[in-house]
Amino acid sequence: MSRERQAVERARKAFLTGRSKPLDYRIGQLKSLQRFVVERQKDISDALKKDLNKSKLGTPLYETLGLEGEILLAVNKLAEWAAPRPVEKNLLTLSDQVFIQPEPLGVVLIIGAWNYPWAVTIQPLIGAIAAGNAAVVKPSEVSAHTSKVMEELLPLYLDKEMYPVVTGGVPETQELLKQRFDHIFYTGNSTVGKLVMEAASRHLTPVTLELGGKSPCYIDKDCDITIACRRITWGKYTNCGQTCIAPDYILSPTVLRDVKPDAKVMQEEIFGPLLPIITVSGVDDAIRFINEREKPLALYVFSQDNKTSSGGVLANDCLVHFSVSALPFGGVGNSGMGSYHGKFGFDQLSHLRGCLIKKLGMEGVNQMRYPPHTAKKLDWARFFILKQVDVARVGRMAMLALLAVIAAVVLQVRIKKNNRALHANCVQ
Ligand SMILES: NC(=O)c1ccc[n+]([C@@H]2O[C@H](COP(=O)([O-])OP(=O)(O)OC[C@H]3O[C@@H](n4cnc5c(N)ncnc54)[C@H](O)[C@@H]3O)[C@@H](O)[C@H]2O)c1
Ligand SMILES: CC(C)=CCC/C(C)=C/CC/C(C)=C/C=O
Repeated sequence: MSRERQAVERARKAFLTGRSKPLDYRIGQLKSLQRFVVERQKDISDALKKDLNKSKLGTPLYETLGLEGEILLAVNKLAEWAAPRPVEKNLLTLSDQVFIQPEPLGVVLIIGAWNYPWAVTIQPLIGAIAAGNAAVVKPSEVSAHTSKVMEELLPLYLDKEMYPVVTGGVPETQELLKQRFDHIFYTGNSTVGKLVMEAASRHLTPVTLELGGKSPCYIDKDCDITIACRRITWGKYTNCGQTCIAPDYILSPTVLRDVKPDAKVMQEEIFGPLLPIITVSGVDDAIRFINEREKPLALYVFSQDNKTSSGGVLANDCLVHFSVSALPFGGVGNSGMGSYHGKFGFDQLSHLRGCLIKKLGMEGVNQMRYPPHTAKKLDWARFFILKQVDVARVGRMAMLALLAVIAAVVLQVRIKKNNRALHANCVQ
């Protein structure tokens, strides 16, 4: 049996013991992960120096501070996230319990990329642990030293049966992808993303794909150009331009250099320190240009005009939306599917189970669905199903009383009808 298969089977066995479900266990594991990040900061930054020449201070700033924040948030909010979520009731369920119960999915596969190897591999793991899953962690082989630190040190802190680290390259990842998972969380390029989704489809496994793309940056003529240039330069050249959400090209009424829209540099994600500038005639032209292309992971707008700002874009800055745990982070179309960070990561890796716990009473109301079906019953069904009631405003007790009256009326109608039938039979 392959090493990869063994790891998945071990994780499945651990999950099936049920020990990852209690919140105390999840919080304990999250706190151990926090301890790992703090105590092993030197191992982490030494490995990143060797892998990607990242600086000693850049490592906490761009990779591990965000992880610490996400762990802290998950520890503090877990009870709230994992609790049953009551939902609005309709007339038919007024006296029942109706709620959403987040449940663990099972065994999650996390495939990380090399460019921010801690942020993009451990952050999904935080969501997986918080949601009560087991997880097989597959760091990128490109950042080999980091991968080794994860393989050697994470098991000293985490439940190693529940969260095994599997290292290796393409053959090892492909062997992992042959196994059955309950969710696959992949970060990397779109071409491999398609292979991951294809492999997942064989087991009908849901996927989160955190991909890349060409994130446009629109600079309006009336923006503060000094600040815009400083922030865009930071966003573009951080990590040598190898950031999934780096501004990829600029659409600028201020002409610096013309780049033809069909130039090679405008066809694929650049992922390096090149920043083409495209001249457009205004915001409408910029929107048309962006919409003609694949959907990007991020959109940057530098403008005083807040009409150009909307959800899912970052106005007047670059990259920093990644650090806001309250925002879902993820792509759309060619830049990916699914999202995470904070509660979104918890929800992404949970099964949001719809629960309806019915009372045995109020059987009168149910007469309308039992055969024989009549026009009168259909009228009642229309009323119960289509009537919109603001239960909070009317008051729960008043609604229950109303429901009881309606149930009695429906029941009465049925009794009268039965009596009539009985009478007719007797007369015959
Ligand atoms: N959306 C995000 O959060 C995010 C974050 C980081 C990077 N990215 C994107 O990722 C890309 C850069 O990463 P990359 O793809 O070079 O990373 P990579 O080369 O590290 O590959 C990612 C993972 O895919 C696996 N893999 C590679 N080829 C495979 C194959 N043929 N079959 C199965 N598995 C395979 C690798 O083992 C690795 O674990 C960029 O497009 C960037 O924008 C996105
Ligand atoms: C330092 C602050 C405020 C934010 C960090 C922004 C940043 C560099 C995000 C990188 C996000 C990321 C993992 C991208 C993947 O390629």
